[in-house]
Amino acid sequence: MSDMTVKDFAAKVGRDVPRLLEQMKEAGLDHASENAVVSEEDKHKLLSFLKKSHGDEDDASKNRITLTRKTRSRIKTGERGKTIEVQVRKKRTYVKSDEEEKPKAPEPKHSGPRQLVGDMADSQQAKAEKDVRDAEEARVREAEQAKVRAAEKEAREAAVRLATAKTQEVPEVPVPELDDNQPSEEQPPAPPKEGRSDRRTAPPKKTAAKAKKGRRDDEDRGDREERKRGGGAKKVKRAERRGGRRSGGGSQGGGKHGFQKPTQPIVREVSIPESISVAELADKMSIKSNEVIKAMFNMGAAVTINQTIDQDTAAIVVEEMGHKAKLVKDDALETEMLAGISYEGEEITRSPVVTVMGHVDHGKTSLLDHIRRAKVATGEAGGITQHIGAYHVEDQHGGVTFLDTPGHAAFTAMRARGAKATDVVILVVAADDGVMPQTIEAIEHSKAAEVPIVVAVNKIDKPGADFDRIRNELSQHGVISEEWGGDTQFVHVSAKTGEGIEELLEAIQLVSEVLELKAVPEAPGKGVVVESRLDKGRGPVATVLVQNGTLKKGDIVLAGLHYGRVRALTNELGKQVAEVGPAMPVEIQGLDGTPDAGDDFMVVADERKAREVANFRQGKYREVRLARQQKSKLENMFSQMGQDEVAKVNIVLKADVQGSLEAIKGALEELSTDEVEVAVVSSGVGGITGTDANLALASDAIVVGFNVRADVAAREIIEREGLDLRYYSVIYQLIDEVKQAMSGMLAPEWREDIVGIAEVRDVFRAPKIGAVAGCMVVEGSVHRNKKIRVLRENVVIYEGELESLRRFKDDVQEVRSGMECGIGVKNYNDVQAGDKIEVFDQIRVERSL
Ligand SMILES: Nc1nc2c(ncn2[C@@H]2O[C@H](COP(=O)(O)OP(=O)(O)OP(=O)(O)O)[C@@H](O)[C@H]2O)c(=O)[nH]1
Repeated sequence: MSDMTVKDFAAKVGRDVPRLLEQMKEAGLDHASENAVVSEEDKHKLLSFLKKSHGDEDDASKNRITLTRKTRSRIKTGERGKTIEVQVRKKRTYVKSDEEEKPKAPEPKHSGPRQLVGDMADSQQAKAEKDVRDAEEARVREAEQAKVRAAEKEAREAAVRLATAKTQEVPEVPVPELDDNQPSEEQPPAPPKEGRSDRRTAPPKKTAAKAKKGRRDDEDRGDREERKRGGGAKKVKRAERRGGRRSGGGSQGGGKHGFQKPTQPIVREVSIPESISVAELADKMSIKSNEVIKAMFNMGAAVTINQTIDQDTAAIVVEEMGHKAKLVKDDALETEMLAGISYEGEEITRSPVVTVMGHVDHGKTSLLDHIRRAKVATGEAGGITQHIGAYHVEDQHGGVTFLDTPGHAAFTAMRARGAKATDVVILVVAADDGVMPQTIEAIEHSKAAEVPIVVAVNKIDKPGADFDRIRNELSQHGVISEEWGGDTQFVHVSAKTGEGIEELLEAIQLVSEVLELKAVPEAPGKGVVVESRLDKGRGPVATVLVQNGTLKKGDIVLAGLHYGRVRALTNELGKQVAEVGPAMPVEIQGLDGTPDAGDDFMVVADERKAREVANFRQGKYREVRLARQQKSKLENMFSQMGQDEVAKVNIVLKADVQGSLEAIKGALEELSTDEVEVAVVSSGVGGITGTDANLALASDAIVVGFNVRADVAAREIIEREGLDLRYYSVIYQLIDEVKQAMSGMLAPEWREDIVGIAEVRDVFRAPKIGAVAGCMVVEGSVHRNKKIRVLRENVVIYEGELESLRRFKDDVQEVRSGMECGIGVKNYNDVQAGDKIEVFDQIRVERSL
């Protein structure tokens, strides 16, 4: 080809001259005017520059043609004359193969971007390429028509389905955008409206515009698809349909239809604790919270995202959403942790653990002290023993461990926590005093705990002992001596002289042999907390009784609500030890708090788990206490009977005098029917003590005070543990209330509310007005017009009204806590210093079960 001017060249390639000159300049050519001559070489230089500037250096893509087509058509569905608009979009990239190219484009050096080739190549080449393009376009048109036909067919099918689903509306069918080489046939039916399974086959309510937007969103949705599948079978199907439609995209390529085969729904195993929040539940199923809220709403429950639902409800929701529910107990962690501890190994016989009980002043402390002095200190320098709540003595039979807190309080406190620390009870009865109320109480406690008794008849050094009387009295309470054909050993001892102590220890060994007490020393230590306190220098210190295994320094211990690593082990002689075996008491340091007496302790392997369990227990403690509060109410006790098959109602009864005690006890026990047994688990004369409260706690009993009141310790336990405490002053009212509750006839009740307590500090006598009690109001407030009772040693001695209430010289209506006042009791002059004046209200309470 001969050389031409810039002007000619511009005319040939269809560019204006200035633009061409500019491009030539950029290409490094120095043509300045339209008459400048352009050689073949210049043309090639310009061509390669332009190719470069279009980023087309890649040989593989230089023969690519991209075609974009969009066709719209309308088809009649034949159903009620409705029309459906079908839009087919198509973007196709054509790549020329070498075979095609060679004959038609013999000069590969001229191949380039399509438009440039057209511009720059000679007319022959341009013509060849045009042919190729035309041929390709014809093929594309043909393919498009085929697709339109397929789309129409599909739309018709959708319309038929629509008619089947009996819906009124025939919407426009959105046609998805087709990428690359994907044909448009096999349009799936429109997606169902979300959340409604009965509309699964119904066409969408979306408009075409919305549908387009939906398609754009599809990519984002793709990421969420997995989660959506988790949303139950319905959603899975929906998701799959969407996925199927969308997946016509490039993943499969090759011009084949890319319908993605539906995958199986992902069925998760969702572990559900005893209570779970909606948000947590959704999280566990890997779905959004509002999916759960929606599902629950459809099931008839309106919940909020933070609402806690119970395990059963959560399980239904999980099943409904197509997953598997796995119910997990809250204490699963604890159970799992405990299950991981092995207590297997070679068993050895362990020493018995003994508690000493008996009436006041019968010699419990003296006996314990004597044994300790005589035995513990043997061979120990100094022989000074520490009080740590328990001690161990060695004898020729293998030793005995004594719980060193005499009395019933410690025993019941432990039992209240379900701990069985004691193997044998020594019942101390003073030979010169015989069986007394607390002796009987001790028998009741031992029997309730099913612990065998050894009777120590004490003070035999004193004159006036009548052993037969003691045997006789005890036999009336079911403690029958071996000599009399029973199974209880009676040993005569003197805590003062030490007489009979050896025999007592032997008797204990005998009983323990029968019990066959065993332990595995090589197992990790476990046992019970005997007592604990906060030591100023050492922090929390707890005495524990190792019941099985061995407790070592450095062990991680879980004790009740607390845990920690054992920093030091101190025995009853104040000596640090490295480890302690079964049936041995020891003081431990290192816990993060003070566990309660009776709490269990155990050595665990994992400190983190121990902390988790301790934290869990602390949270649970509150719940349990609240639950118990409800359960132990008299009303609830009877109402629960049907459900829980509670056939027994336990009552701890305290009264002011023996006469009324017997009468009430008899009357209550007579209330028992075939279905319901009323059992007075403990009864006694005098105020309600901490021991009574603990016993009530241990035996799920109601505490009933007849003309007696609870002392501070008892009130503290009752309040803390949510026990039901009832005061009465009329026998028939007490009996009636229990009877009514039993028969379910709960008449309106008059309940007493104690509004204030004043302590009598001094009594003044005035000739005209009689006795005036100088008082300090210690609780609540004292009111002039309310009813009062006078209490002496927590026992009611008078009930009546106030004659006068004064502060200094003024008559007042009310005196508040912390203030002094003068009280005159109407018609009662026997008030003494130390008495308490209790002011109360009577309130009518409507009852409901
Ligand atoms: N003669 C004699 N006196 C004894 C004997 N045992 C205890 N006593 C005395 O009885 C009194 C009460 O003894 P404690 O050991 O304090 O009795 P307790 O049962 O522990 O009493 P509380 O702790 O109040 O429940 C003390 O003065 C003892 O000295 C004994 O065997 N013989």
